[in-house]
Amino acid sequence: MRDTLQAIRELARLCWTTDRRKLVVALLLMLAEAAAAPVTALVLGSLTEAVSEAHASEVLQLGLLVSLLVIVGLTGNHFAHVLYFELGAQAFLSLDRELIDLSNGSAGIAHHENAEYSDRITVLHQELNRISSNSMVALWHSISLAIGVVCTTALLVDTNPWLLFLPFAVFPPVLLGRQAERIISSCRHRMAHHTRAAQHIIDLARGVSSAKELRVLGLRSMLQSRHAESWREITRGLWLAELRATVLRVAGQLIFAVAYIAGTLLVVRAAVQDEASVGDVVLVIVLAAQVNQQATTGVTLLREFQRLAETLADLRWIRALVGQRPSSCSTIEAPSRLIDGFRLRDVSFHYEGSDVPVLRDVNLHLPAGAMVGIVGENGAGKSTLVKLLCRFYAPSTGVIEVDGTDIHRLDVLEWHSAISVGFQDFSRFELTAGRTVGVGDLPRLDDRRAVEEALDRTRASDIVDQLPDGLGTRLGRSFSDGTELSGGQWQKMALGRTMMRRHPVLLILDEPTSALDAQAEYQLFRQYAESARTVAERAGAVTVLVSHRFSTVRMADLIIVLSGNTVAESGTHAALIAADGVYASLYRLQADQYD
Ligand SMILES: Nc1ncnc2c1ncn2[C@@H]1O[C@H](COP(=O)(O)OP(=O)(O)OP(=O)(O)O)[C@@H](O)[C@H]1O
Repeated sequence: MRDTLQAIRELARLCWTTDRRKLVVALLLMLAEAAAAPVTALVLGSLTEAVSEAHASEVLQLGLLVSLLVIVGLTGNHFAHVLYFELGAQAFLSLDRELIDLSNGSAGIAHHENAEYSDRITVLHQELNRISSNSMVALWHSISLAIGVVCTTALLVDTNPWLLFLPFAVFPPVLLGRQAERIISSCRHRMAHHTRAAQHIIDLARGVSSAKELRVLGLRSMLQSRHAESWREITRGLWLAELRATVLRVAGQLIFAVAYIAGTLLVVRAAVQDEASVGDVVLVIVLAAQVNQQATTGVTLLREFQRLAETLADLRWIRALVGQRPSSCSTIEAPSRLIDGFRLRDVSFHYEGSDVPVLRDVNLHLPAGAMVGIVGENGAGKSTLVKLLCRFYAPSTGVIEVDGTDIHRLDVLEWHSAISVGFQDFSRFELTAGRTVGVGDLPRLDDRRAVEEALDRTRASDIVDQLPDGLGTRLGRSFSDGTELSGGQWQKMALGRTMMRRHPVLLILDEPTSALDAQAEYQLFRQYAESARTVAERAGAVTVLVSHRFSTVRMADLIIVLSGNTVAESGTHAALIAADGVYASLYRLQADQYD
């Protein structure tokens, strides 16, 4: 019960901070509407007596009063509904915003690989969309219900003090309803991974990127049967839970029905013995029906609040997992100019949930101003090393220092704005071409000259020249006026982004040119290297190139060869060839392919 009450308090606080004026007006309308129903019952009782005693003028007055109360009851709710619906949308928009913030506002990305996180965020996202209006409706109805219950109880007790047991008879259905909701909620959480699997299949089936493979591999019916399998699991689980919940709810309602019949018989008997009037009988029948209605509403509202409590509990769990807001972690500023560069000291790393080290005892010095190439077979740990340098993960042991300071002691937001990275799995921002590149340096998002220079440096200006509205052309398929680019063109736009920041201290290119041919990649990296050297002279920046193409990597000042989860060799191209080790043999192998 405590969690439900806490959820109601949180919801009320959310409404208050969102728009207190709307909250107060909606509340007043709701009060009028809530009071209208029991007062109507009272007036109906008097009206019945006036009719039976044939008091025409009283009948007329009471009839008008009943009409007025009915109008208030109907319209008050209607207007209040408009207000609290809007208030709900505003309030839950802020929670949606928090969800985006929690997913992407943290320094690290480890939570994205946590299965429980994925399950909970799936449920949370679905629930936030659903409860945005439902919870608000529940909040208002619970206020109206509370007023209604007080009025109804007072009228019942006034008619016959024994009838006090009727409002108490709502407890069994309410408590059993609560238990029923618990059963459904735990089932929903148990089914979350099936829901996610089904959603993944739908995404695959709808997605443009998978459309080609699905056709060639003939995977349509396999997807259909796997989707059906997931849904069968979900519906079987939910059906059983719903069945158990229904049994509990019906049991609660039956208990109340017994009390209802007993209450009615009590007044009928009193009327037969002339201890109560016909009006009293009508009043009690109407009130008992209202108590029944209130109990049903109470169970529904409680169910809604319980779902809200579950949702808010998921939100709290995710907040705790994702951790503190990065800005509050540290106040040490990231260096704007490097003197020594980066040093990795005994760095080992394994991903969460695995004991197998992806990197082991890595000791490296990436000197300020150097261009560093990283090579190694698939899965050697190149991208992982890049992610550690970006601070998306912390080393399991060891430290990474920049100019003698552990990078994890730096303000992470500053660190992220001091580096520039082209990722292997880059994003396709479906914005205008100019902004797709401009987001590489947000303060200069719409700086046309800066964008053009960045595109020049990545040899991507010709792509924009061919677009119907140049930099103003919207890219991508999500919009009807969007222009789609080829894989290589998207990559060049992503590379342009990495060229936007003026003075990064670390430039990383993690195979962002895989869609380009070897010659194009070489030319591009050469140009990139020239720009990088200019940046390096100004800021002592380190440039890291990750590539499987040795023709590209050989231009680096320092080449690091990763093998067997650690650094197998490092040195210049000439030194590594002379050493005749792993690098030399891989280099020869690739060179032979081009002969
Ligand atoms: N998020 C993750 N969770 C668990 N294991 C991971 C994760 N990312 C990578 N790995 C594992 O870590 C190892 C190194 O992966 P990494 O992506 O760093 O290799 P790589 O050298 O960049 O490979 P490639 O050349 O294929 O891009 C692999 O065995 C991979 O399965």
